[in-house]
Amino acid sequence: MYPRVPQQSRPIAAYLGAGPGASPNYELEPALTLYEDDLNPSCPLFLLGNPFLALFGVICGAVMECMSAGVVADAAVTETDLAEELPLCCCRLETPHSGGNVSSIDQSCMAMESTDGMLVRCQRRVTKQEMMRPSNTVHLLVLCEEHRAGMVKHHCCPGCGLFCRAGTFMECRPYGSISHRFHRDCASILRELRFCPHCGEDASGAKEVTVSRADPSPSVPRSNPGGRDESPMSVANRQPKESLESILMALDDENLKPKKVKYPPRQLYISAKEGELQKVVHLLVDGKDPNFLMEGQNKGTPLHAAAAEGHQEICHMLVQAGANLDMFDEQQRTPLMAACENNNVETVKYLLRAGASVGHKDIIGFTCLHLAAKLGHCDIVHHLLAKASKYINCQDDGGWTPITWAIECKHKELVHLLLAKGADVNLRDKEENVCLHWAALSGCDDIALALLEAQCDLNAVNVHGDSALHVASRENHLECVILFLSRGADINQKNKEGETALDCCVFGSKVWTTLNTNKKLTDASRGRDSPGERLLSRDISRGYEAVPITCVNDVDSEPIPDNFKYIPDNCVTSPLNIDRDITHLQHCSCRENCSSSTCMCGQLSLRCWYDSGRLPLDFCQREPPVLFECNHACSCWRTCRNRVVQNGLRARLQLFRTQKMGWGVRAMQEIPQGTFICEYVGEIITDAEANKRENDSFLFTLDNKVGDVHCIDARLFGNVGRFINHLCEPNLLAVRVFTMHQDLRFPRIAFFSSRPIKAGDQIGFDYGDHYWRVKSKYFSCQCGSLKCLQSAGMVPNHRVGTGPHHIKNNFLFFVILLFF
Ligand SMILES: C[S@@+](CC[C@H](N)C(=O)[O-])C[C@H]1O[C@@H](n2cnc3c(N)ncnc32)[C@H](O)[C@@H]1O
Repeated sequence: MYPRVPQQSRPIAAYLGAGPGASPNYELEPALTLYEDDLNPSCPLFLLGNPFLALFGVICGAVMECMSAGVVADAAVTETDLAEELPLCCCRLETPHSGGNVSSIDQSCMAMESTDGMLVRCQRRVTKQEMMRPSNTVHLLVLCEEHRAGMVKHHCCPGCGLFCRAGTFMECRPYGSISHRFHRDCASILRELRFCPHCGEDASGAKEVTVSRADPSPSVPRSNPGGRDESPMSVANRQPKESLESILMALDDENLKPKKVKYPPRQLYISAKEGELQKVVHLLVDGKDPNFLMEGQNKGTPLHAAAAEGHQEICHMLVQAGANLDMFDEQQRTPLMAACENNNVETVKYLLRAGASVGHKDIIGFTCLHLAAKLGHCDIVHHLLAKASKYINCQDDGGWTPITWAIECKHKELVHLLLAKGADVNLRDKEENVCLHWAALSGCDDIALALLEAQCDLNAVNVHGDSALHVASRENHLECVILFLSRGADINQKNKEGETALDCCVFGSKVWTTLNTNKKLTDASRGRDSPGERLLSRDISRGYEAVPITCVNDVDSEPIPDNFKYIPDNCVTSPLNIDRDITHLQHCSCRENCSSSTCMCGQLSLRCWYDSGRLPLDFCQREPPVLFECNHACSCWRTCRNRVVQNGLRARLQLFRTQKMGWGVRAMQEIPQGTFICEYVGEIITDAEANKRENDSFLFTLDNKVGDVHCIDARLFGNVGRFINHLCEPNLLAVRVFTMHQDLRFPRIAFFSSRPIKAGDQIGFDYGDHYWRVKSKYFSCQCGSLKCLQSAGMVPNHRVGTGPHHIKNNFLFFVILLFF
């Protein structure tokens, strides 16, 4: 007795129209777009080989419907009848003269080999047009001699019609030396695993064997074009490939066709979520909308569902069938976000390759990075940053960046990753907390330490006036308290309630004892040394700058300067007709981040000056060129590399009372050479208006050599730049920069570090010889440098005429100039 074989799908060759039964009218142009990265062994469709890609193109198109409904249906009837009469294995059946359309016989061997999931078609030239049938589910094929011999040896699987000459398969040896080969899966499809599908003998003795490819096959490979070794990853991907393969092959099974059951549109969502690949394919063929919005599931699409569950191959099917990668649900989340949230790394990689947007924000301002960082999905963060690092400091609606979330949720590894990738630890959230506040809240002292090493501001305070020490004390996190105190946190700093950290902690606790001891020691040493530093303002910019600028005085009783209005950008008090016409802007056509040498903006100033956000070390400091940053007329992204000054102040600065120069500005962090420090901001006025003003201490000439002369007066309106003093050994360089307009009369004045600056160093620039020629009659330089050139006793005119800098002779002293 031989078990009967149910009718199976036709082989791939038939789908491709290469088989004798295929109609020459079939449209077989793939209807899908192949992404470059799909040519990757890890892509399941790639593993399937081109036949399946082509097949899916057919499935997705209307052509398939005609094919299924017409010619194929007829052919299937014939085949079914034939199958009923055939024995189980056709390996030694003689060529039936009536079979096949002789006129359409291919001249090359049509045998398909399956080796560890890779499909290869032989394509040797065939001299003798003998036809054999590898399986009674397969059309008659023209075979070369070698494959005909293989057939006779039963080295072809009767289930699928694919040859088993290398790779892993089952082997039944009923007569010792003769081996009958077949696939385990095919046997199970035949529902008769108990019997060898070749001889019908009891197959319990059949063994799974692995045969390595002895000779490099002369066959034409359909995959693995580079001949690369199979990676563990591609091995891991075999499973989806195999299942997809069988599903695609089963597509032609009349019993599975969707026309038998009328599914509602939402079935696609459900099947995508459940991972029912076969059903998804059928539903798509049936015309179900891949962008269907599922009620009750946040109006997510099937792609959301598949991505959330990590069904990568379903994602690909949906995308190829027209699913919108960046469709968002009710929470404005995209499928990529769903994959990120659920830590489906491979799906994330697939969606990124397919072009999903990384920067999309959901209803609360979360990006993919926020989601992954919050949940501690390190691999996902790594891949997202590799694709688009520009979102690393993206803030959500609460002002939180991905690293804020990683800190709050105590994902140490992730915090280190984000720090290494350049996360800004001093960005303030909506409550003006910096990262250290969140580390203090979570009580993670090793994260806090990493943040301090990354120059996070220890004394930054939030809207409540709380420092990180306040927070850690309130939360009773002893290790953090000890760390902050050891790094010099101010024990006497008061919040808006007038509380010190000691007031915030539990009386008698270890934290209390630590703080109390520290306070006693601090107060005792302060009593000896100095009256102590007074924090006069936690931010003189009132939140207008991206980082707070504190103001302290440990010199005298002078209160915070309040005789001016802090403004972050230049202003006017009378019209100046600055040309802001967008059509007058020179702009670039770069597609991404202006890294190419063809950036037009770069060409304006001959090159893009910035190198990783800084001026390069070889930047000409003697004659600083005028810089043109990219603008809103450019085609590049807002995040391109040719934008620095327009991104605003980022360095940690402090306004402090100097011993002899009034107020000054110092760095609160180490600053590498070429870093943008701040702008000189004030009221733009004409030369004539400047002449009328009595106080010249805050005037800066724009000295642009184009048209009327204008000045910036920071006396009444200004930013932190107005407090920068003259240093005979300057560490700042003033550069003219154009950003959002290019009216050459009105450059922005930007200060960059001219050398590395240490934390705590006062910052200053050279006011110029002309300044001191005039001013030395009234006061001398108090910069305190041993190399001071302008202090009392020095000949004031010793450098007359030597000033090489364009904007070096920058402060105008019109009243005094009148005497010249
Ligand atoms: C632009 S303001 C700088 C901020 C100023 N120190 C303040 O307290 O507002 C320029 C003024 O600062 C003082 N100044 C700046 N650099 C100085 C220096 N090296 N020596 C003495 N005074 C200086 C002078 O009074 C000068 O007119």
